[in-house]
Amino acid sequence: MPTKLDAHRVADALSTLPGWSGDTSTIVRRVTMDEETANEAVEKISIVANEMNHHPVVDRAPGVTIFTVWTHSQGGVTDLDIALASRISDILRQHGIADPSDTGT
Ligand SMILES: C[C@H](O)[C@H](O)[C@H]1CNC2=NC(N)=NC(=O)C2=N1
Repeated sequence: MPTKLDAHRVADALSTLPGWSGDTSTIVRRVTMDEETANEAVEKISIVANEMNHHPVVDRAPGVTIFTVWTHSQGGVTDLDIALASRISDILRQHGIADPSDTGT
């Protein structure tokens, strides 16, 4: 059973996850991408989430996709969420969505 991370641990983890923000309740990444890219990335993310039995909440509007992650059973952020966020960022990178800190040079 995963345990909730305290504020210090969440902040530490977020420092290793460019583009993610949040607190002990939820962590969130907002991504600007076109609909086709979003369809492909969200499909791949849902496969990984099913494998992990751990799922992001995905909110979509035209041109914008928002991933919100927390452990529902624990009512907050756990190691599992950090692992899922990292996998989401990997998949986004595979679909051409760079980490926000990347300058592209
Ligand atoms: C029954 C099943 O294991 C649970 O509902 C899983 C599924 N996916 C989940 N996803 C997330 N993000 N948090 C959970 O607590 C969770 N629980």
